[in-house]
Amino acid sequence: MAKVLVSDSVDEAGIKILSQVAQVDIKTGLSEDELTAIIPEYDALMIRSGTKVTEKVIQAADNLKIIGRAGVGVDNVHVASATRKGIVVVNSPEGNTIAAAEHALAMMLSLSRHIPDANQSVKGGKWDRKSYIGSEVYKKTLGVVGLGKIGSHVAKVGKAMGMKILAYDPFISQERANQLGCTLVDLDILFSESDYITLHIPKTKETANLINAQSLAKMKPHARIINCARGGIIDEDALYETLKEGKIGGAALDVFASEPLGESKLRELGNNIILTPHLGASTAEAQVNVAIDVAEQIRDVLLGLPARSAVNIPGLSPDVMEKLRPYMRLAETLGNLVGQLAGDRVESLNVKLQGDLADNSSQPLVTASLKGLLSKALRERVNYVNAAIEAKERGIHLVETRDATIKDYSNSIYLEAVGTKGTHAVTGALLNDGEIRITSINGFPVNVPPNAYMLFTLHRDVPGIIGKIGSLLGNFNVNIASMQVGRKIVRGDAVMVLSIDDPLPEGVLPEILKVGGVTDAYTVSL
Ligand SMILES: NC(=O)C1=CN([C@@H]2O[C@H](COP(=O)(O)OP(=O)(O)OC[C@H]3O[C@@H](n4cnc5c(N)ncnc54)[C@H](O)[C@@H]3O)[C@@H](O)[C@H]2O)C=CC1
Ligand SMILES: O=C(O)CCC(=O)C(=O)O
Repeated sequence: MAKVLVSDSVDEAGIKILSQVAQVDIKTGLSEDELTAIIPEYDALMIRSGTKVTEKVIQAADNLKIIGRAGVGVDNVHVASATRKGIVVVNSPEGNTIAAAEHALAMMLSLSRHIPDANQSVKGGKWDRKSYIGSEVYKKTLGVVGLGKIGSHVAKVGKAMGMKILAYDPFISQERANQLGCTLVDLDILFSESDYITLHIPKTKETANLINAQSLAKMKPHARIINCARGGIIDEDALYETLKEGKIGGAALDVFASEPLGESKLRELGNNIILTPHLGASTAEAQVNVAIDVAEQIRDVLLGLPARSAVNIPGLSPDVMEKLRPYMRLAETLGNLVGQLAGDRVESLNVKLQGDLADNSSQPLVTASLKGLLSKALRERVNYVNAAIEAKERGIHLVETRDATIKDYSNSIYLEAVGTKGTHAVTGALLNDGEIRITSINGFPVNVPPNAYMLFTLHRDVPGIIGKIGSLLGNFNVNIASMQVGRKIVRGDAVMVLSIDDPLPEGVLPEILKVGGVTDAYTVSL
């Protein structure tokens, strides 16, 4: 039975799903060394933001197939190492959207009405109404940085509260911004014209320290900034100085450059800052959503099914997956075949998707072709997650072409590879019953199913040659299961494809090459 490690606290609803297919161990609060020591036992790991899945942990994770992040941000997972090791990383892109958006809105209203301080004051025995005069958000300007799932919800609610919404997101269309009633502006305008600024972007190289001394200096003296996205997007030292000097109105932070927040000058500030301990996703509803979402994906991957929200392989809708599944086998088989024909050090692979396969949803077939091509060298180390990266690292130049016109078969895949044995090309298609057919070899038409052991010869189509090869194989006790010749013109160049029952014994190939008229011969195992 598969084993799943749950190393952060996740909702019971997720544990129930995992328990249907695996032994589930819950071990929270592990150090990096403790996690590294036990991870080789596990097939899957489920985490929230607490566990840091470092390169060291992934190096040791020899049986791990999937890491499930019950939440959005995967910045606590070394995704590049996971990809290289062929481990799928999944998240729950929508399960906590509303929770995080509502937390940002709660922060905005808390800042505008001094709720945390007023609460503390009353609990401290006071009845001070003068110190807590607030300001309304109605008719104020809200600047939303990042108009994705969370930013869009914040914008919609802000709009409903009568706010003017400015937004900055270079990857969002004007049409989407119009739908949400937002005005797309550049960052400088957003900084200088907003009364409230709320961040809803991932932390990337581009967004690290986006809010720094220079950007803070552009803000209105009463501007309030909210970060419920990721620590490190705001330069905390610059924010501290700006707030201490009263240059902006306030800040509310749920996330920090280093978590848990340790010694920090931010804690010393007064009522112009609100700090929460990364609570954006902490609602009962969001925790059930993300736990179910991720547990279902872990279950599916352990059962050999695709994950719907993988961050390191393209996610596919069930419909598309249903259509592609048989063709994935075809692409992989052809990749394996052309790789063996082309020999070692393959330097290029041309993948041509034909007929209905020519649309963009067929992209996974390119990955499957690469997986097949590399499978001889890498065996089980190559999978759909790391095939592209492994190919790139080997310097294999990948060319993808698409041709929607229907050839002999309604949907077919053509692969051409160049390696130490020259340029070779194969085409394949599926029969109505889903059986794979190799339909051409180096441009010669054939119609053969793939077989565990195969022999291919390139030869001149002259009388007697087939008999000679047949007798030679007989002399070496090789049993032929099927044989077919493909040729373009009578007595011209031809290809012979033989399916044989056992691997070709050592020494047979050189003998075949000695037969008059044979120009090349290859043995392949699929
Ligand atoms: N505090 C918490 O507990 C939670 C925090 N989050 C964080 O909130 C953030 C947003 O999450 P979602 O809205 O679900 O993500 P999303 O992917 O739907 O939206 C992110 C948006 O940021 C935009 N973006 C990317 N780079 C940008 C840049 N350089 N400048 C401006 N815009 C840029 C993207 O185009 C996208 O529209 C993430 O960092 C996520 O990790 C999410 C859930 C809970
Ligand atoms: O798991 C959590 O509580 C944090 C959620 C979060 O930050 C995210 O989903 O990106």
